[in-house]
Amino acid sequence: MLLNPVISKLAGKRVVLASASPRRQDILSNVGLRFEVVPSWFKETLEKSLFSAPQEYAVETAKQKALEVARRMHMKHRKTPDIVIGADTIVTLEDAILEKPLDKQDAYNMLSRLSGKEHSVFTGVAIVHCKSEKDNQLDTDIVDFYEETKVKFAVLSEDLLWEYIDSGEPMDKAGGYGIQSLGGMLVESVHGDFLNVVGFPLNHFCKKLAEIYYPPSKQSIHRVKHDSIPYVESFENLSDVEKDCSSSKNSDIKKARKDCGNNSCSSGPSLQPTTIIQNGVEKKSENTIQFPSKIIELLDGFKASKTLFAASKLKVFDKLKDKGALKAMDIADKINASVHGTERLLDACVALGLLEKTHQVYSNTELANTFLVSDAEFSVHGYIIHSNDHLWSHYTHLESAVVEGINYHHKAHGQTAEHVHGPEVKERYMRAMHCTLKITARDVATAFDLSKYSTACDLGGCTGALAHELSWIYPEMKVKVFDLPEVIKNVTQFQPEKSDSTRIIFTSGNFLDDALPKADLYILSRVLHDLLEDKLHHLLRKVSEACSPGNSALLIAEIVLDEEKREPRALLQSLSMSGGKQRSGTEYKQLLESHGFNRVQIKNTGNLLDAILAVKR
Ligand SMILES: Cc1cn([C@@H]2O[C@H](COP(=O)(O)OP(=O)(O)OP(=O)(O)O)[C@@H](O)[C@H]2O)c(=O)[nH]c1=O
Repeated sequence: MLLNPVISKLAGKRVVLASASPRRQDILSNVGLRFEVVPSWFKETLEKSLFSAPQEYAVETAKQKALEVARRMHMKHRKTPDIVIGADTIVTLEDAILEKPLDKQDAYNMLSRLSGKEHSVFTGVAIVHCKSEKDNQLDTDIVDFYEETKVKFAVLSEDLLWEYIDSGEPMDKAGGYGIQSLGGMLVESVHGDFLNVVGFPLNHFCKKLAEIYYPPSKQSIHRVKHDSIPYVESFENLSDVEKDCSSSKNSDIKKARKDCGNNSCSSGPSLQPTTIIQNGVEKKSENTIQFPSKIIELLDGFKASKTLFAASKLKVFDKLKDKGALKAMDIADKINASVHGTERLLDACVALGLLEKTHQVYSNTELANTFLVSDAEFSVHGYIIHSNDHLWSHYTHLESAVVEGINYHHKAHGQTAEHVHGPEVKERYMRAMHCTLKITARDVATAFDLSKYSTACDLGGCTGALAHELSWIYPEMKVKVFDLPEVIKNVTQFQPEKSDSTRIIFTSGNFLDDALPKADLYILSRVLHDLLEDKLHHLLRKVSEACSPGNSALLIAEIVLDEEKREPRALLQSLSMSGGKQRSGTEYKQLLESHGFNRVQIKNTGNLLDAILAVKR
C-alpha cells in the first residue's frame, strides 16, 4: 500500500484502459491497478503535418483513443466509466514518425533507418475523467502528457535484421521493435524511462495521478511535491490535502476536479471520508475505510484460475502455437466450441495477460508459449490439468473437509478406489509431477555443491526430471531413479531425446518396503510432506542407516515454511493434503537431527521447491 498510494486512489473507480497493447495491460496490472480493457476503435490517421511536434501527435492520438472508448461505453451500455486511459507510442527519427510497420518490408525500412543511430520514443497518455450529466450527456475532463526516451541502436547487419523481422516480433510495435523482448538485442543504450519505450510511462503517470489526487494545499505544500509520487503513512493523513481541491496550481487538473467542493471529490464509489453539503450544512461522513481490493482480488481469484484451466484443457494455447494467430471463429472451430463462448474465454485470457489480441486476431503471449503450450520444454500444462481435474474438487469440498476433519479424496471425487488410482489418473499425476520438477530442478540441483557425490538415488524420483538435471550439472554423477513399478513402466515418454541411459537408470521398488539401492547422495523430492508420521520416521530411519558418516548425504526438495508459517502457497496446498504436513526450517532441522543428520543446510530457492542438504558427520 505504501508503495502505490496513487494507484490505490483509483481503487473503487471504474477504470478502463483503452488499449489492445498487452504491454500496457501488463505494466498497469503489475502495479496493482484494476481496470477493464476496451481497445479503442480510433484509427491512427491524424494528419501528422498539422502538428508542430511529433509528441503532440502522440498525445492527440492517445486522447482520441480514450475519448472514442469513453463515448462508445457511454452510448452503448449506458455504463459510463469513471476514468479512461489512452496511450500512443511513436518512434521518431529525423522528423519522421514511425508507427507500427505495415508489412515485413516496412519493418525492414524502419529498422534499417534506425540502425546505428539514436532515436526518440514518445508515448502520449490521456487520462479522461468521465461524468454523465443530467440529460445523459457525457462530460469529460482530460489530463494529458507525454514522455520521451532516447534509444540508440547498434549497427545491424542485414542477416540480423531479417532474422529479427522473420521472428514476427516487429509487426505490432512502433518503430518495428520490442525493446522488452528480442528487440533488446538491437539496443546499445537507453536514456530515460524504459517502460515508456515498452508502451507506458508508468512513473510519469503516477506523478500525474499524484497531481490530480493530492494537489498541494496551502498549508501542506512542503509535504507533497508536484514532481514526486507522494509517500504516505496512511490515507487518513492525506485527507486534509485532498479536501483543499481549490488550491491546485495546475489548470488542467483543476478542470478535472471542477466539481470538487459542492459534492464528493471523486467521481467513483469511494470509501474515503467525504464531505457532503446538505441544505447548506456541511457533513463529514464517518466512513474512513479503504476499498477492499485485497478481498476482491481473493474473491475473484478462482475465476482467473478456472479461466486458465479451461483454456488449457481446451488446448487454446496449443492451437495458437501451431497456427500463430487466429480469429475467435477459427479457434472455436479448432477446439470444437461455440464461437460466443470461445470469444469470451479468449477475451478473458487477454485480460489475464495470457493472450494478445490485435484487430480481433488472437495470439499467444511469450508467457503462454513458454509455459502453457502442452509440449513446451517448461510447460506447466500437466500441473494445470491436475489442478483442474483433481485438486479443484478438493477445494470445492473444503468446508465439509474442515468440519469433518477427514481425508476427503474420495468424497471430493465421489469415485471408487479403482477410479482414483486408475492408469489415467496416475499418468495425469506423473505429468503434474514432471512439469513441477522440470521448472524447479535447476534451482534444487544447484542449491548446494553436490559435485563430490558420484552416485545418487532419487527415491520416488518419478519421471527422472531432477535426475536429468543433476546429471547435466554434475557430469561425473550417475543417478538412479527409484519408484513404484507402475511409475517406472511409464517413464519412457518423459525422457529427453538425448538421454544418457548409462548415467540415468530407472529401478522399480518401494522405498518404504524394499532395500534402498546404494548411493552417496539420496534424494527425497516432494515426498516427506505427504507422509504420515510413522511412515515418515520409518523412511528417514532407512535413509539414515544407508548413509555413512562423512561420505553421504540426503538432499530434500520441499517447500520450507517460514518460521511464522505464513507462506501462502504451502498453507493453501496443505488444505488439499490427505496426510502429512508442511514444515518450517526449524522443524525440518529437528526432524533430520533426530535421525542422526547433524549438519543440515537449508536454501530458499525462490522457486516452487526449496532445498535441504542433510549430512551425518
Ligand atoms: C518501441 C516499442 C513499442 N512497443 C509497442 O508498440 C505499440 C505501439 O503502438 P500503439 O499504437 O501505441 O498501441 P497499440 O499496440 O496499437 O495499442 P492501442 O493502445 O490499442 O492503440 C504498443 O503496443 C507498444 O507496447 C513495444 O512493445 N516495445 C517497444 O520497444
